Amino acid sequence: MRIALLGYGKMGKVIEQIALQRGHEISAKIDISNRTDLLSINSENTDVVIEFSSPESAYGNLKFCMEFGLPTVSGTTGWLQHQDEIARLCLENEGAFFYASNYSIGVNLFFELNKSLAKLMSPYTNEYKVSTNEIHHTEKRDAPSGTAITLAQGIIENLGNKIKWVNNLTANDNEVPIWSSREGKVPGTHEVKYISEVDQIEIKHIAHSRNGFALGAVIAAEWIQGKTGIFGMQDMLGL
Ligand SMILES: NC(=O)C1=CN([C@@H]2O[C@H](COP(=O)(O)OP(=O)(O)OC[C@H]3O[C@@H](n4cnc5c(N)ncnc54)[C@H](OP(=O)(O)O)[C@@H]3O)[C@@H](O)[C@H]2O)C=CC1
Ligand SMILES: O=C(O)C1=N[C@H](C(=O)O)C[C@H](O)C1
Repeated sequence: MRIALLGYGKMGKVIEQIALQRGHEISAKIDISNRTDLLSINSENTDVVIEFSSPESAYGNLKFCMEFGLPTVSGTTGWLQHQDEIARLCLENEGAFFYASNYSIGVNLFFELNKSLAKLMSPYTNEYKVSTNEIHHTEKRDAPSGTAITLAQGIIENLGNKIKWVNNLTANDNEVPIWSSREGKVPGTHEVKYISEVDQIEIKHIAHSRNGFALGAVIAAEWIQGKTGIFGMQDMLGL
């Protein structure tokens, strides 16, 4: 498979290694320094685009990919205010778009665990207060993390007494607090806690490296071949 990497930073470089190990070719590596080379990517030279750039650049990159019908896997966070428009362009052009706030299999199992736990805790919202926290490396540009937002959405949909999340602010009773911190080179740690006066329940996912995210993105790129539509990890993993 010929893969164009859109964004060649920390994730782009790990994805390249894993893609090569799995027998794929890299047809382009586009970063901020050569971003106009994006215009040279087309379906003659590329089977799939993997996009891990920046919150500010993702929308422009994805709009280009959708308008030119390039099957695309994106993991960039912090751009989802434009998600509906990208989905519309994808469907209009009969393209393929795969998005996940987190490509690691472990985190996607953790998402399911989080939803089940929230459902289980729903009769006990007077006793237990929910909170979430995420820790990432100091180069991360967005907060809260996309993964933390997905966890908060899972809580909102299943706990029953929450309507939105707030970041690094004391939460009202109908809000899920997400506490974000940036430390050293941490690849990504996420935790959900339910605290009562008498005890505490915690679930936690710790990424040991970026390899799990990158492998998931390459597998998604393989999986999307020949498909049209909008997909996520639940489709691919059958969750
Ligand atoms: N879904 C998932 O599983 C994961 C998602 N992520 C997300 O992926 C994104 C990238 O993460 P990461 O690789 O760590 O970040 P990096 O900053 O290391 O890499 C992003 C790269 O994209 C480049 N870039 C910026 N604008 C453009 C553009 N217009 N075209 C092409 N490249 C561009 C940046 O250049 P410059 O630095 O010069 O601006 C940078 O080199 C983030 O949003 C992060 O949250 C990360 C890990 C896992
Ligand atoms: O920026 C990162 O590094 C990460 N970003 C994603 C997010 O915002 O959730 C996924 C992972 O936690 C690493």
